[in-house]
Amino acid sequence: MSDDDDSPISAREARRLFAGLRDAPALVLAVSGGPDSVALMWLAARWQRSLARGPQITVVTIDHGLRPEAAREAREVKRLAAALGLPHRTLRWRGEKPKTGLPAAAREARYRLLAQAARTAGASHVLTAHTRDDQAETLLMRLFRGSGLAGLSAMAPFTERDGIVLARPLLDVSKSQLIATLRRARIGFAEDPTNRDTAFTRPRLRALLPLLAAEGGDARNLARLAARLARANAAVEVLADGAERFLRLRDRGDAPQASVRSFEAATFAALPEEVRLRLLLRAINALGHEGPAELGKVETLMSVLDRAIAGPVAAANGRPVLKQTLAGALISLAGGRIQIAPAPARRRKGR
Ligand SMILES: Nc1ncnc2c1ncn2[C@@H]1O[C@H](COP(=O)(O)OP(=O)(O)OP(=O)(O)O)[C@@H](O)[C@H]1O
Repeated sequence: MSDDDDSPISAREARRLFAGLRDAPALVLAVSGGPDSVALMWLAARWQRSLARGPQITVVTIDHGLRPEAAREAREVKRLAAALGLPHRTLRWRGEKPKTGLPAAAREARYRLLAQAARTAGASHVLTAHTRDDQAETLLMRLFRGSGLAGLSAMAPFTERDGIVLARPLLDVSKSQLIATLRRARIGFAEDPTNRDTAFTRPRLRALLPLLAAEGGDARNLARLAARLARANAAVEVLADGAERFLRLRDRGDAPQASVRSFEAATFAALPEEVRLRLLLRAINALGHEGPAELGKVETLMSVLDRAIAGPVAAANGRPVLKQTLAGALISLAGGRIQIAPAPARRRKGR
């Protein structure tokens, strides 16, 4: 992807990139051996040396057991880490490998193993080397899928997962700058061939990027769009928090059990559509037991719910006018209230 900025990253610039991590007790660097993460390791090592009392750093490589060269690449990272004075661990993904959705399963396993390594090292953060180019690709992938505002916000510089903060200090740095940094430091790196394997969506999309860049849709502009959408998304989240508190206050201490969320239907219906959607999504994800609900399904549920709320008043016998399950949650409308609770466990087939 064309990007005008391809100068090596200076020590000063790196200090700015890592500024928020200075007081962490220890950090784990996720290093695959590709150029981005090798550059992350080199930059972090130089930054650590420049500090009087910086965080401890452990480099971790995950061997997914999917490519024969992976073990050699992990050894190569270990060698380079040792040359930079950093301890290194290789962790292997040993579980059953699924036939479909392999990249997603590998990613899930990778983050689980990285979080585990962080706990072992007493680290508060895991650092990955996602770049501005990765951010642009993520935005495009989600755009093509028709994601909502939250998805189009792409990757955040910091996200928490199981008590460990996932940090992406290079999210606004171009890949070309990282490669220039490695060239200046005379450091070699491996290229993961799956990055170009057009059996996967991301590499196919990556091939389109130069065409978009020629029309002005370069990584810098796309990443800027993601940042602006993230800002708008954060504002809508605050509105949803406020609406949630308001609905709770309307209950005047008449709070239902923790395992049930209940909203006054008329007040709920008066909220903006995006806020209503988020409240439903939050409640379903918190109480359902079948993983996060798909946005499209929550949208369908909401229009059914909206129609039911606006429709003829429920029968006086108190029977629900609507009762539906989604992602392991039971959503009902009865007596002017919306209730969301865990759905009863489904009966197993054959019983
Ligand atoms: N095998 C690995 N071992 C350690 N870290 C890795 C490994 N693979 C990827 N990473 C870390 O994750 C970052 C992103 O890698 P990559 O872009 O290949 O993953 P992705 O699956 O496309 O992204 P994401 O993990 O966010 O979905 C790398 O820069 C590196 O920091």
